[in-house]
Amino acid sequence: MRMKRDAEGCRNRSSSLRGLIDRIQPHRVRMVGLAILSLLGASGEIGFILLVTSLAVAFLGGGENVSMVLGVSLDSSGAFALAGVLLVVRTLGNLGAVQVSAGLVASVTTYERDRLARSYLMTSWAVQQASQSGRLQELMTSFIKRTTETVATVAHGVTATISLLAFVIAGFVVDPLSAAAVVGGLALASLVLGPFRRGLRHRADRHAQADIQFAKGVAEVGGLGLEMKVFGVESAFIERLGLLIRDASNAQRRTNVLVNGLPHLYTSLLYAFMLGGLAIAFMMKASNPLALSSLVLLMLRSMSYGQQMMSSLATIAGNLPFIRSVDDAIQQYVMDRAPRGEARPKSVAPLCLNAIDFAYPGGEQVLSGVTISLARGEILGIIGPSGAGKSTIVQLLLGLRQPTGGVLRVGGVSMDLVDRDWLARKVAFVPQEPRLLAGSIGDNVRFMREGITLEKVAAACVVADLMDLVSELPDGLETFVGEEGGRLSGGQRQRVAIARAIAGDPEVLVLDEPTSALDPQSEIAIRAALDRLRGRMTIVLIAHRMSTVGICDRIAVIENGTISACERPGLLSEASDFYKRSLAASAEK
Ligand SMILES: Nc1ncnc2c1ncn2[C@@H]1O[C@H](COP(=O)(O)OP(=O)(O)OP(=O)(O)O)[C@@H](O)[C@H]1O
Repeated sequence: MRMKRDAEGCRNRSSSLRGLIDRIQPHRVRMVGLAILSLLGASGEIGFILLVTSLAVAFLGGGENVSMVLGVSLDSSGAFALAGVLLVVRTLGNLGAVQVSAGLVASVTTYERDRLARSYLMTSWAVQQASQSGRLQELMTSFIKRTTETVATVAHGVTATISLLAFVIAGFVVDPLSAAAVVGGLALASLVLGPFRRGLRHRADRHAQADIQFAKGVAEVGGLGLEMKVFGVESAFIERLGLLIRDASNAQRRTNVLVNGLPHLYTSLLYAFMLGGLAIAFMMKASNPLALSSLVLLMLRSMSYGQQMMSSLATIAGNLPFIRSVDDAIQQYVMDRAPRGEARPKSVAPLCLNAIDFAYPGGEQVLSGVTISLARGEILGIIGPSGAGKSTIVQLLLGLRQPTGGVLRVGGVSMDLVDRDWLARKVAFVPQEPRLLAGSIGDNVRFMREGITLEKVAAACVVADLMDLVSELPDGLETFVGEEGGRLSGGQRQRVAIARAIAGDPEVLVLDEPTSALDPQSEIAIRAALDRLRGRMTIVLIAHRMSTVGICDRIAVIENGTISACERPGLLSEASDFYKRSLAASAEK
């Protein structure tokens, strides 16, 4: 079991590392620039430290000339001038590196967000619907922030490593033996801390999972605000969310202890090694004070770069699981792309479902052998008990899901070959619970589509019986109607959704229970609106209310996933018990 978990961990780690490398590769030039600037900054700093140490030793000895390592000597004013120049080189090198690293982070953030948004929007409806709410937001915000933070950390790590190397090389030049001892110490310290780094990776995995669970919990609370209040269960939700909050915070604390603690442990170990090295130098009675003091300063500084390097490694290890989650999500979205097709039939009609079977992934068969055909301009009603499969048929008609058996033909062409952009212009939809943009009625009727002119918006509003409302609004069509149309009533939102559907002048209009949540007056208004469209569009109307389907040319009854009857309204009572019972029930109301 443990071996299996380790093997899994190894695979995950290598895939997240691959993900990190893939993100850095396009920025190779920037990385090289960063390395050069870091080297410049480190060289300036090394020269400065050596010069200042030599100046101090020269002053203590009362000499005019400043002798440096490798037998180079300068007069004191030359040494001061050179120290000033080296300081400027160090500052410019380091500031340049900061500039490059900031540019790198900004372009990685833009690219990552773009990639995730694009892959999510292009994935199939089945994947979008199945993805838990809150996950996309969490991936887009905090997970991508961590991804770019990791790339930035790699950039800092590069700076620290190059600087460390430069300092170690300078140490070798000053005193090879002592420098070798310090390098050995660096390697040993890193070895000793190996198990802590592995522990960190496990904790980071747990942290990423806890964050996703927390985001899902938050999304649930956000969506159930009204129900929570009405049922008075806020405390239960507070408790449930509290558990997720504490779980995420604990996972964060455990990860942070190691991310922030490892560099300190590393530095303390190095100090201990250095102390040992000094003790050895004492015992061996080292006699060159300039070399010894230069070396101590160089090594102290290289330790601070070593600590930065270790800190970068810890942050990278802590963030790799977040990168893997982003990559897993993108892979899932890309693997299940919405089908595109290229065929553009002459028209959508005839729209034929031929022996259609359908089962949701991992579920039982929902539709069996559904055969039905729609002629141009026809109004077809679909009725049936709850759970019979009506909305599933709608999703198939809109090309959002693919049948598991049979063929759905659009204008004689199989749906999987049809160009979806063409289909989206030809087939419009009014959902059961329409969602609106934060904008005006005009914005919602246009719905980001090109070619929907003001005249088309106004004409659609007339058909959808919205003009009375629009005339009362202070800015007419351009009045802001709140987040998700929150300033409109349910019936008004429904009519905006109808206007949105017909503004593009589609050939087919599909409505999924557009009147189920409306009062009788609004229902009459919507029925009248649909009647006005008779002959102009082919309409598929799913309804629970028998009065709504009264305008249909034919009504199909679906029961247990099969069509049990399909007739003109006047003849349907003979053919369908369900219809007869439903008519009787609506007459009693
Ligand atoms: N996303 C899904 N994943 C799995 N099963 C689903 C999914 N959506 C619907 N189902 C199942 O498919 C069956 C048909 O559902 P569908 O929504 O098509 O029924 P419906 O006739 O529109 O019902 P209603 O009138 O209550 O809206 C139901 O048994 C339902 O549980």
